[in-house]
Amino acid sequence: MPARINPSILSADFANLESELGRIRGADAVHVDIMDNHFVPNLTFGLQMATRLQQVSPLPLDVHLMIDDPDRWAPGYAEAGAFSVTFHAEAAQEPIALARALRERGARAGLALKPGTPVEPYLEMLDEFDQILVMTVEPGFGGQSFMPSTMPKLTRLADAVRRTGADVWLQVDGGITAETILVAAEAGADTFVAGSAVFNADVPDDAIAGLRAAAASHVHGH
Ligand SMILES: O=C(CO)[C@H](O)[C@H](O)COP(=O)(O)O
Ligand SMILES: [Fe+2]
Repeated sequence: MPARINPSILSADFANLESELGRIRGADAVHVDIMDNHFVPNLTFGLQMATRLQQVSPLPLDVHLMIDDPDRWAPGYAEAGAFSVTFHAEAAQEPIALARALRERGARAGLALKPGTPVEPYLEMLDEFDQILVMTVEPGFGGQSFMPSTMPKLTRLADAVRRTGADVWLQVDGGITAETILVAAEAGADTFVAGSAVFNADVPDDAIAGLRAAAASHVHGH
C-alpha cells in the first residue's frame, strides 16, 4: 500500500512560498498549518493566504487548522478549494456537523487529536471523517521530537478501521523523519506530514522519496 507524503510549509521560506512548492513536486499534497495564537501559542496565516496558495499550488492543499472555533472558520477553507480540511477535536463544538459541512463543500473532512486527547470518543464516528490526524508532537511548532507515546492511540485507530472497514486515512504530524516514519507506519499510519525533514534537506524531493521508500515497506493495508 502506498504511503502518502505531505510536506508542511511551516518549515518553508514564507517569503517565497510559490517557489518552495516547486521544490516538493514528488509530494502527494502540501500540508498547510493554520495557527491563530489562541488554540496554539504561534501564529502563521489564515484564509486569505490559503486561498492564494490554492490558486498557485500544483499540489492539493491539506489544511491543518490549529485554531479556536473551527465550526465557524473551517468551511471557508473547503470553499477555497482545499483538498482536505482537518480541525482539532479539542476545539470543535459539533465535530460531526462540521465534518458534514466540509464534505458538502467538496473537501475531505479530517479530525485531529493532540497527544493527550483520547481517541475512544471518536471511534464510533469514523464514517464521518476521511482522515484522522494523530498529532505526534504538541501542535504549534515545527522541528520538535516525535512522541512515541502517541503510538498506542494510532494502533487502536488502525484496529478500529480494520474492524469497521471505514475508509479513513490515518495521518501523523510532528517529528517525522526517515527513522520515526517507520515507527508510525508500523503502528498503522498511511499519510505522513513532514516539515523540517523535507524543507531543511538540500533537495526536498530527495527527502520525500526517502521518506516514501522507508514508509512504503512498513505501511499496512487496511
Ligand atoms: O502541525 C504542525 C506543528 O503543529 C506541523 O505540521 C509539524 O510540526 C511539521 O513540522 P515537523 O515535521 O518539523 O515536526
Ligand atoms: Fe500540521
